[in-house]
Amino acid sequence: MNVCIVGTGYVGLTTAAVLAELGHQVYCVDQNHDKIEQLNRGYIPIYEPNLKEIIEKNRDRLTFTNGLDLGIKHASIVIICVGTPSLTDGRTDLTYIQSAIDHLALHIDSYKTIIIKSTVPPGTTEQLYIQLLEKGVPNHLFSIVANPEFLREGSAIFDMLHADKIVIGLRPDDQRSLPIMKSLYAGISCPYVITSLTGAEMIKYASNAFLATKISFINEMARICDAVGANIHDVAKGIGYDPRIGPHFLQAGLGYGGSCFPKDVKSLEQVAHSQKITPHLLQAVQLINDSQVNLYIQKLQQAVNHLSDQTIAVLGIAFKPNTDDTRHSPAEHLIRKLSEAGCIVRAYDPKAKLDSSHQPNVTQTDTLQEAVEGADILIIATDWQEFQQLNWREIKARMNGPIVLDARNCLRRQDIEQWGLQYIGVGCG
Ligand SMILES: NC(=O)C1=CN([C@@H]2O[C@H](COP(=O)(O)OP(=O)(O)OC[C@H]3O[C@@H](n4cnc5c(N)ncnc54)[C@H](O)[C@@H]3O)[C@@H](O)[C@H]2O)C=CC1
Ligand SMILES: O=C(O)[C@H]1O[C@H](OP(=O)(O)OP(=O)(O)OC[C@H]2O[C@@H](n3ccc(=O)[nH]c3=O)[C@H](O)[C@@H]2O)[C@H](O)[C@@H](O)[C@@H]1O
Repeated sequence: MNVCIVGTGYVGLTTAAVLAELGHQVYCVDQNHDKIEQLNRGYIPIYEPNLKEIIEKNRDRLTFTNGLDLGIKHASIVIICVGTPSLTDGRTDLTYIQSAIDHLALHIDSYKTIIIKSTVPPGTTEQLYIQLLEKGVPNHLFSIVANPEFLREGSAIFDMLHADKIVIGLRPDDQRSLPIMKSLYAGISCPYVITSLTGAEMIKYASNAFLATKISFINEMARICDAVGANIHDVAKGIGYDPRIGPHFLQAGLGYGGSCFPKDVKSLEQVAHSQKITPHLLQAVQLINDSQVNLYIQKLQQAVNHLSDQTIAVLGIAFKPNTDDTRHSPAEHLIRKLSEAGCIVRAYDPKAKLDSSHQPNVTQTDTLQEAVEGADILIIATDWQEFQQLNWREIKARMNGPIVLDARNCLRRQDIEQWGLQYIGVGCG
């Protein structure tokens, strides 16, 4: 099949690579000229494991262009993957997606399946349907489908090829696109959830809200564990064996970040308010998450006399491991807070770049050793695998002080303490 993908970010590029791998011819359109120029030179503008390899392998099935007209001319399927960031009041900024639909309307002259893969508040896909009609596109020339994406950054290719479900939301009077969607995803073996447009939109929001809730839940339990002397690892393990709870997403730490959980939980909260519903749980989830960084700052203040005198090595800048993405990164938030407290911060990350331009006393080092050299305190802010396999004897020899703050609860206390270092985690008994 010939497919046009609008927006070549984390989701658009991954979708393009996977669909090309499944044998489709894919036209990738982005309004960003630099990005398209880089992609045409063979440079992948983001770090995502295996993405470069799959794109290179399927290069003859992929076209990168700024011209939507070229993509639309060749493709009968259009997948919208543009950003849907937060507005300052927490609602979703729909201007990118509305602009993409406006452009699309100018070029539709034969039947197209228009797939909304961007995450949007319930009701948006129906609004986009109306927008197309108002722009003069007759409804026999298109079907609109809500098909949210559930991939995780850092394992995006795997997640898409091994999806646990494919959600398809359709308008009640238009089922024409269902067989087309099934052909598009024929190479992926998983259950389908067929629902309404708002049903699909709500599944995406509810999924992210539930996962964020699990994280805030375990972070609250970790605080209580700290107070009563219990170990949160044992608690997570113990409750995780219950299949009604499950073992995943129970890792206590700095809290959730990234381009989606913070914005989607906030957006769902706003949707609830607009319907005169008070979303007590969503508010609590955010309140806990927003106070996680301060909790760790307080732990440091309790451990040293004057935090402002400290030189601190922060390992991790990305919002999670295996990505270069720093959008709403708790690690970056922590670095900012340490800088405001007057500390000297040396940050290191294997892939992510820190925007330290407005932060006094903050530098990013090229190597982990440079960050650690002479540091009074070492903080693990992102749980990259390489930080979980450090040679603590060597680290101790390089450091000036004894404190290791495990802000992702990903280290083994005894590995640290056996070298005379002082371990601080959260909920560690
Ligand atoms: N990043 C993730 O892990 C996931 C993201 N999502 C959702 O997918 C959507 C996209 O997210 P990302 O890929 O992270 O965004 P991104 O910011 O990485 O990429 C968006 C791309 O769209 C382009 N764009 C914006 N307006 C355009 C237009 N009118 N025409 C052509 N290109 C345009 C931008 O230049 C940019 O390259 C969002 O709604 C997000 O919530 C859903 C699941 C996972
Ligand atoms: O809508 C989206 O964009 C995506 O959001 C998340 O994916 P992602 O943000 O890439 O990363 P996650 O692995 O979910 O981690 C999100 C944040 O939660 C934190 N986290 C995760 C798990 C955990 O147990 N504890 C914890 O603090 C991570 O460190 C990270 O900051 C969802 O997992 C995806 O299903 C969804 O498609």
